[in-house]
Amino acid sequence: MIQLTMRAGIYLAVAALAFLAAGLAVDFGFSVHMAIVCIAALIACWVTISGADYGAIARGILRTPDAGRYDDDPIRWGVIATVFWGMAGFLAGLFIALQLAFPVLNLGIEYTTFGRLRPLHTSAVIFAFGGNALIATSFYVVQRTCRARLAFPGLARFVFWGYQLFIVLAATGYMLGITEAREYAEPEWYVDLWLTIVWVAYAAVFIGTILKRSEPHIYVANWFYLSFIITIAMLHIVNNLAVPVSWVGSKSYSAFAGVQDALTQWWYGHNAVGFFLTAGFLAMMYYFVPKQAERPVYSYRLSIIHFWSLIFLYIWAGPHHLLFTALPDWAQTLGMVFSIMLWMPSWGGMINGLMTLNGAWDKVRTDPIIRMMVMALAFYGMSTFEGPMLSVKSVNSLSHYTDWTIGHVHSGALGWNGMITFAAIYYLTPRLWARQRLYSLRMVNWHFWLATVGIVFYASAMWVAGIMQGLMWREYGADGYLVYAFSDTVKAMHPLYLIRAFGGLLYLSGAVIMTINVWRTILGHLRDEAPMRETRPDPERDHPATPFHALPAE
Ligand code: HEM
Ligand code: HEM
Ligand SMILES: [Cu+2]
Repeated sequence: MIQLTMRAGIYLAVAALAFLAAGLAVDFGFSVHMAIVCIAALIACWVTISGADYGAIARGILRTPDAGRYDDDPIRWGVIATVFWGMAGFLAGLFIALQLAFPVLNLGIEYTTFGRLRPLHTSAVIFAFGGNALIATSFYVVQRTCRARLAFPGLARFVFWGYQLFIVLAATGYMLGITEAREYAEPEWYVDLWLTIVWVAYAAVFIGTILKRSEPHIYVANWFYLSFIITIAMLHIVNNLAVPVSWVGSKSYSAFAGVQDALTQWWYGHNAVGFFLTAGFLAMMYYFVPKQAERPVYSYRLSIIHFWSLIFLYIWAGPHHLLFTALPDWAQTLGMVFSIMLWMPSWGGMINGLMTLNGAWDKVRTDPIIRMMVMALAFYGMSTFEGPMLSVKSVNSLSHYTDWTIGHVHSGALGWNGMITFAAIYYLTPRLWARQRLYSLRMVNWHFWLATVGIVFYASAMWVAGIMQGLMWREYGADGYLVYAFSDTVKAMHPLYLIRAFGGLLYLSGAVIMTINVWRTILGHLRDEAPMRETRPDPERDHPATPFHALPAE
């Protein structure tokens, strides 16, 4: 009781402080943000003192069966949040893709310009969609592989809600024009501080669960999750070292300047790819692929070797984002060399995932979830081949600043991160809500094809656009002058931007189908559908009654 009163008191104090800060704010954006914080703290205070068991109410609404052996509530919320933010992020992606094709869609309002919506898209897909998927699956996997309930259950709930507050502050901030202008780390100093608190809590829950494990061995997926959590903490803190201009204003200045600042930013940016979009998602692969395929990991030894080589090499490759800049030449070459070496551990991971299907390859035909996993690994392999290639200086001199980079990003993001996440969501939903199976497997198959075809449109349009753009920029006439003006390249890319937007629309449609499927599964519905054709033995097809050679000749 005393503890509850204390907690409510802390929330109330935070609300009062935020209210005060909103009043004293030196800029409009900061006051909006403090109002949001104030409301969030008041809600938390109300939830604490009302005494109602909101967990039970949520379980009632979501028709969740009784609590099982593991603490799964934050994971269920995480699955729903992943689907929700995925939809928001893809929609934002489609919208900015259309803005590039039709600039009138900037709508003439500052809040909806491309410059503000672009970071909204990147943060929504990477941190909201990807981040919720990582947090939810890590809590699921660590409990199962350690055979222990989550350590610090209260803190786990704080991680979930605190992270959603971070997302809301980041997203609204971008639209209000609050930005540090550091790519993939745009939120300002106070939002960064908040994320640091949430992340430390996350590390405590995860590491605490590993410490209280009843299984002596620490499964390799947990190694990947742990490296993701620790490295992101380090990257986030260093990259965001800054001095606020005012304690009641949003603006701050970075602790770094000039080329040191650039290098810090891309040390962060590149390793956000390496540890957020790669190591964390490899952890998902190492748990869900063997589970879904019902096969052990192909090579446990390979998983250890590629883990250590991956984390050792990734951290040095950041300068490949700064080729042909003021960065010293030796540092650029270092980045290039480490990027090329990075190809090997990357493919080690891909091979380990794919070969896990040895002896179960027939499932690619019968199980659309396995199909998604295979496609995810194929795109992981493709983008980690393309990446080292783009790091070679001679290739980068053509590709840099062009849409080729955008194509590379999205074959990794849509193909690898998206597909493996969808597969994990399809694996988790029936299990977390104790349903017999997914609402519909055929809808998973539709999702698979819409997403795959969407990626193909997206990536191929960007390859063509990027190479064309690069070649047009460097085209000199006989007189020694550039042949094309920048606007010529913009005009030339219009049709390719339409194709990219169409690919995005297909990808989004697939996600809409997933949302319906997940929702109906949660409600406990089962779609009345014929089994996937391939799963039903077809005597006519598999063993024709009349062999072809016995058919009468024409
Ligand atoms: C419906 C699907 C999507 C569409 C239509 C889409 C569209 C776009 C567009 C138009 C841009 C700006 C490109 C430019 O400035 O020229 C962009 C940037 C970006 N998107 Fe997406 N996107 C989608 C999904 C995703 C997903 C799922 C992820 C990550 C998991 C992602 C990550 C990124 C990143 C990291 C950038 C910045 C790239 C850079 O600066 O090089 N996108 N996206
Ligand atoms: C061995 C692995 C990889 C290497 C060596 C690599 C290398 C590169 C290079 C050279 C660039 C272009 C830099 C420039 O010209 O501006 C780039 C951009 C990028 N890559 Fe990769 N890549 C790899 C894997 C991946 C994967 C798997 C993903 C996504 C899941 C990814 C996401 C990105 C993003 C988001 C950017 C754009 C950064 C920006 O300018 O905003 N990369 N990568
Ligand atoms: Cu990089």
